[in-house]
Amino acid sequence: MKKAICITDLNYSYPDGTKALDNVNIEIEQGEKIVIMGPNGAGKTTLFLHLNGVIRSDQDCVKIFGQNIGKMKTEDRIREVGVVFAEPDDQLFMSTVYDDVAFGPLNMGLDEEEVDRRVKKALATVGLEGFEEKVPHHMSFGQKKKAALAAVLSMEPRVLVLDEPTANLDPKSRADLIRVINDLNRNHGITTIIAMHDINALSELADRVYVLNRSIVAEGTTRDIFSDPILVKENNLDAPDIFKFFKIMNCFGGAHSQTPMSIDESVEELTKAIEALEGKMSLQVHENTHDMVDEVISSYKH
Ligand SMILES: Nc1ncnc2c1ncn2[C@@H]1O[C@H](COP(=O)(O)OP(=O)(O)OP(=O)(O)O)[C@@H](O)[C@H]1O
Repeated sequence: MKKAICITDLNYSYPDGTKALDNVNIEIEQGEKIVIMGPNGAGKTTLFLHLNGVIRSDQDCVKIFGQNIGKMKTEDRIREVGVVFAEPDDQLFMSTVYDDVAFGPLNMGLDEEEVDRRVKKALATVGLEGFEEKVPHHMSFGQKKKAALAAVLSMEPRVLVLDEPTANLDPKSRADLIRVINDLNRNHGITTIIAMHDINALSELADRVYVLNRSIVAEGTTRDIFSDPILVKENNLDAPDIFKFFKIMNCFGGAHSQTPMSIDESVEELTKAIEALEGKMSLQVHENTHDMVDEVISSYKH
């Protein structure tokens, strides 16, 4: 099977001489969820500008499903890859939300009925039904972010690229967005590539992580990446709080086979740890522990 994205020895310097990308190599399978992390100025946005054809490499370095992205016609490229940038004002330019979301499909030459179907579906996916006639620049930042995402989803791309999707969203909007991304990935087979600094969303959004700092300095699961404190420090990252908590537990002799990266994994580990102590310290895992934990978590869940 062809790779969804294949980036080979990609170099890029801006006209003022700033070297933004230095020999970058990335391979992504169809259906994978990839997160790209790295410090400010690491080259994440520059990399994404190569994926939406704004920057075109002379070489054959950036391929999507085997085709050189720089040589594809715009209408072919937007069918394959949709890029949502961090700043929605850069993407919304029409006088209504409907027109912004319809812009791509209309330019693909689709008939009005199909365009209308896609616009309604995309707005429903991001939770913006009823916003069709709103002026984009009169909406809140979070609403604009959702509209920018809808404008890309209406083109039904096979690869979705998102720059800082959770930044500046309230907790419910953030949870909704993570759900939307996971649904698109799991149920519609869309490959997702996300650049973000939101470490606590990683366990939900990443099968694999690339750490970019002009070049790729590491690649692996979230657990691989955060198990290397020097890598974390050198690249201005931080480990998720849960991961650090269990690392501290280790200092007190808490044995766990794999450091948990999520609430669900933590519940499993804590249950195992307390079961191991039962008898020794007259502790007991309550037989309803899992139900009680579920109740606590769902009482806060959006
Ligand atoms: N138009 C430009 N002209 C010159 N240099 C640029 C230009 N755009 C970006 N750069 C530089 O290229 C480097 C990479 O920037 P880029 O925006 O890709 O980083 P980033 O990883 O997206 O950063 P952040 O996390 O802060 O958004 C930085 O040193 C930046 O100053």
